[in-house]
Amino acid sequence: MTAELLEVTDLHAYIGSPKGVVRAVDGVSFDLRRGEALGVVGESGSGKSVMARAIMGLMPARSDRTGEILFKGRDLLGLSRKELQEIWGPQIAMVFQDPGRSLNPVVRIERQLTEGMRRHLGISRSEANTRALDLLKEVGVPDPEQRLRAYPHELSGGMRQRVMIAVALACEPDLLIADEPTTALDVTIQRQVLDLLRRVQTERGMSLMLISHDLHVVAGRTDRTAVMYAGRLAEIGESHEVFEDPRHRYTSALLGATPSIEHARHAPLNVISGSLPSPTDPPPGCRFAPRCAAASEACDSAQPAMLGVGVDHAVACLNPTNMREGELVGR
Ligand SMILES: Nc1ncnc2c1ncn2[C@@H]1O[C@H](COP(=O)(O)OP(=O)(O)OP(=O)(O)O)[C@@H](O)[C@H]1O
Repeated sequence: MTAELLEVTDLHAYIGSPKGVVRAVDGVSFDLRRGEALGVVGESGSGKSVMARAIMGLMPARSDRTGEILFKGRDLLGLSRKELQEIWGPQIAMVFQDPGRSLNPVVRIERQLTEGMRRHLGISRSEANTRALDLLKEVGVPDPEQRLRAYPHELSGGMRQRVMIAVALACEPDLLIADEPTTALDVTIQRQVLDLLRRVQTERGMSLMLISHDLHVVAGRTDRTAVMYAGRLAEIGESHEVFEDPRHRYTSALLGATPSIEHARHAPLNVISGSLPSPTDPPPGCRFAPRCAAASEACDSAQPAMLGVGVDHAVACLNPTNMREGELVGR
């Protein structure tokens, strides 16, 4: 068994739109190890959600994916919808931003929790009901017996999001993808739900991909962090390193710019000047160059390859910050 659960290589995910082809994900490579939490951060429009959906196989109409998405050594890009349906739930599950859209409003919580278990795990109704109760306890839903009989609208937003996480965990996935799972919640509840995700991830030894625009949120709750900019990876490394020693100027800018739920009283901070390049017509060189104070002519002509800086830390920049002696080797 390899350490990698998911190996994404040169992933492109393009979407047709009236304005042209949106290059939402444009050549992204990374891996996600078994039992590891990987954060994916970047400002709105950087391609985080499309990347998650491309991995799941949930792309919109008029879209195209190329590259390789190896999950346990099997390329997800080659699978039919029927084959994917066997993977969704027991292998890969996803928690979306808005539980209002993911939970069925006219079905009681109990059935939403047990349906997948009965289908994928082949267990009896009474066993599934017992497990449903345990799951609600695991995700911290009070009065779980009562909540099982409730409809989604009878729960608060935070409780609905906990139920969504319980539904995602029901079939014991190896990988949970959580896409901005707390955006609609108030700040205290957001922190609780994010802490819950990290707790169940470590307790279950599951892999987690936690997507957020908030680098502060992700860095404290994941092992590694990938920073996306305009459809490409800008930086990836151990979370504490990316957070404490960012080597891409976009990562530093993001750290300074994001009003974080971790210190909401100090927000807003600096704003990154400029805006994302056009996703239908990105610049030929480094996509961050038009907003980068250190950009040179070379940055405008060539897309920078990933350069290893330190252990398990890489940056897509011709001129990373804080370069140390020896890091120039291999350039
Ligand atoms: N269905 C779609 N049709 C056309 N373009 C789309 C579609 N979905 C996403 N895009 C475009 O793809 C690019 C990446 O979007 P994506 O939603 O992945 O960004 P994101 O980083 O997840 O941002 P956010 O945090 O706002 O969700 C954007 O330019 C977006 O407008």
